[in-house]
Amino acid sequence: MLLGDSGVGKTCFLIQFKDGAFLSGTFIATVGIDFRNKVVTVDGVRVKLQIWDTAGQERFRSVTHAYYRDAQALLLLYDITNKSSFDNIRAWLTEIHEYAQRDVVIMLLGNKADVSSGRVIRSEDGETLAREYGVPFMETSAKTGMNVELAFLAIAKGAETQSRAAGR
Ligand SMILES: Nc1nc2c(ncn2[C@@H]2O[C@H](COP(=O)(O)OP(=O)(O)OP(=O)(O)O)[C@@H](O)[C@H]2O)c(=O)[nH]1
Repeated sequence: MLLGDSGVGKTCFLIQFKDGAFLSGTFIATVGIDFRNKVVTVDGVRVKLQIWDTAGQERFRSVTHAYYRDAQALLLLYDITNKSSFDNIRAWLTEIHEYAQRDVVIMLLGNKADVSSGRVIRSEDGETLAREYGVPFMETSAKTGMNVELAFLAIAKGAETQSRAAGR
């Protein structure tokens, strides 16, 4: 499941992974929730990922909260050019701890890493925050595709290991 403030690039991130394309231009905010499937190979095993793209806007929160419980893995995104999206990560993690399964696999992603002039969050800041919460971290770009597949494969692998450990 993809989480994070509105406009951080969750839908673009998913489209880049699924179709290898970038939606530039007009920003169409997600309404409620949407999902797409993609089959990937993790350690030689074919795995169907069902990826849920959530609306970042506050007014859809009650809809999206209902889906947290069934998620095995969460990609939590902020935008490296938007300070409030980074500052809100703590609040997102609080919501995750409230609504998601206790053993859910989480990864923090600093998206829009292709933008160099507009950067306001340093890579080290992302790393420090991720370390504080004990979650893996990467910078990504839904525009260039940088680390998009890597992030999905890493979290799929993490979720697979977790579910095996839990005997599911
Ligand atoms: N330069 C750059 N722009 C991006 C990137 N990812 C997304 N964008 C732009 O950011 C805007 C928002 O992207 P979306 O993917 O729609 O954002 P979202 O997080 O799904 O937003 P909500 O659906 O409202 O939660 C769009 O105008 C995208 O073109 C990126 O990696 N780099």
